[in-house]
Amino acid sequence: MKILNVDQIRALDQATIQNEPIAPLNLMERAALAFVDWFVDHFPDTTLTKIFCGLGNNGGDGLAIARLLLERQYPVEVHVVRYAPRESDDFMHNHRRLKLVTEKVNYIEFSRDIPALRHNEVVIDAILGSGLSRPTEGIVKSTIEAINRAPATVVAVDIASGLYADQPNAEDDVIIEPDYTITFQLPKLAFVLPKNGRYVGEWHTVDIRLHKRYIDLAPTPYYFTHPREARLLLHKRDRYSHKGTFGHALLLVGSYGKMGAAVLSARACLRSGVGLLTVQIPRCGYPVLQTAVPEAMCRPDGHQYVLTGPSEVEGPPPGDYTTVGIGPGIGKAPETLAMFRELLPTLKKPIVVDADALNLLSENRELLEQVPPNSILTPHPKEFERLTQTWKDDYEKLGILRDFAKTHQVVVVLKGAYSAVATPAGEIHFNGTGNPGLSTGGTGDVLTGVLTALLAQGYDPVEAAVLGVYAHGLAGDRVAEQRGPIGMVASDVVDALRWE
Ligand SMILES: NC(=O)C1=CN([C@@H]2O[C@H](COP(=O)(O)OP(=O)(O)OC[C@H]3O[C@@H](n4cnc5c(N)ncnc54)[C@H](OP(=O)(O)O)[C@@H]3O)[C@@H](O)[C@H]2O)[C@@H](O)CC1
Ligand SMILES: Nc1ncnc2c1ncn2[C@@H]1O[C@H](COP(=O)(O)OP(=O)(O)O)[C@@H](O)[C@H]1O
Ligand SMILES: [K+]
Repeated sequence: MKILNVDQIRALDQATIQNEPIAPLNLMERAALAFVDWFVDHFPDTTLTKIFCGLGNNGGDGLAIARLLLERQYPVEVHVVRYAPRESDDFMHNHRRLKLVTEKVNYIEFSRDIPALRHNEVVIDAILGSGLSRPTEGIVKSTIEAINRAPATVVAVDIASGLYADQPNAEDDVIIEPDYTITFQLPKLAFVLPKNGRYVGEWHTVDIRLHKRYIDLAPTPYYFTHPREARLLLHKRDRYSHKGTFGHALLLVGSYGKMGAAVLSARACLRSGVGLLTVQIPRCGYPVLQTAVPEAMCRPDGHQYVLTGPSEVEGPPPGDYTTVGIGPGIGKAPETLAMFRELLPTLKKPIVVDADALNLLSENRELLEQVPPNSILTPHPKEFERLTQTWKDDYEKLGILRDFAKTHQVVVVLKGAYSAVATPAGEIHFNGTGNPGLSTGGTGDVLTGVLTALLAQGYDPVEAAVLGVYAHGLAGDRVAEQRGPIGMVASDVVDALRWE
């Protein structure tokens, strides 16, 4: 699903009005209805609902929502924040319509006009929407501060008032901190950026049937992976397939004290459908691997504690495997660096590079040129910063991410909440699965195994990354549902992987 910028959203609005055709007021009604459908599913009709409206179209939505909720017998109070002399046309139309249903509209001009808010009430924030053009101030700011101080549940219409949809806010901007954001049609870029977590809450899109052709044609580098889109990426298995059909992967993982990383990535790789798996680990890990992961073949390294390359058992060179995954638990020993240096030029097909292999790249930048094109790199933000540079805000980080993927012709999975998959073409696909339960050691090693398995099965690297990150997060969501997020461990995530 695409993420569009504010100018595109405005143009999409116009395209819908002209091409459907539909009157602007009716489009607003449709938006309000879509919001109300969500609202009545989540809050009973006994909920005291206080709707705060601005004077633009977001406020117009708020007035229409108020009327629709009153028709559904909700106890509703309407508070209009009167910060400017002029209202939008559709605000005025809806103001007139609302007045036919209720006489009780409160106008907030001074702080003393702001109503008290209690914990069992719901606030609907329709003060400012995507038309935000400057920081909030005056009575708008005071009202937002009062709402944020209150214990009430807050639901933002389209976007929290004061939050820019596609550009950074200043540190001291005053912005609504909602529990939920119900947004129209498509998510906004602001929703998937770490700095904005408290200004978004749980967000949902509601379909208001905006012009599909405009959306299809609109150019954007930003996408959000819809579950339906992720499922479409999954390859079906042929009735006459055999283990050779699904590739033979080589994982170069583990070191003394970090053999768990090897076990986790190997188990995840097997649970993600690889045909055959060979794991090269330092010699000390041999009994561990053979016992913990009997399905994998083992290549004990010549070195007791770290990976150095030559193996004690016969086997093809790494370049002969369908793909290679390298990094989890390998450390940064000079012998391991030497191995990495020798290995890279021998690899021609895309590989997966994670953890200490990424740190070796950061410390030996010349090696970046040797990484096979279309390989998948999976840094967390700290590793990405080491690979590139620091950033002043999340938007600058996205620019650095796109440039890096384009310049080096690699796929980069920047991990964390809403992991971002950057492609060699300069697009970014944000992922919505996963939860804070995944913030525990080893879950990244699991992802390496997942992605290695998908490459081995012949997935296109971008599709492998988008699908793998989605499935990994979904596995985490299944675990969180069953046992709660706090006690989750990485092995649980492996066991919860499902491919269907
Ligand atoms: N997308 C869609 O398809 C659909 C969108 N819909 C709805 O429309 C909403 C967008 O509406 P909108 O453009 O009228 O913007 P909105 O934010 O309500 O107000 C802008 C006004 O506020 C002013 N203003 C700006 N910043 C300010 C500040 N800090 N403090 C005070 N004032 C400030 C600004 O002033 P100006 O910049 O012109 O000087 C202007 O006058 C969108 O979020 C959604 O809810 C649906 O109804 C239908 C389908
Ligand atoms: N709050 C979160 N929401 C969603 N996913 C998360 C969150 N925190 C961590 N993750 C995921 O968990 C994994 C952690 O990887 P990483 O930091 O490399 O851990 P490790 O090195 O311990 O294996 C990544 O896939 C990341 O996207
Ligand atoms: K709003």
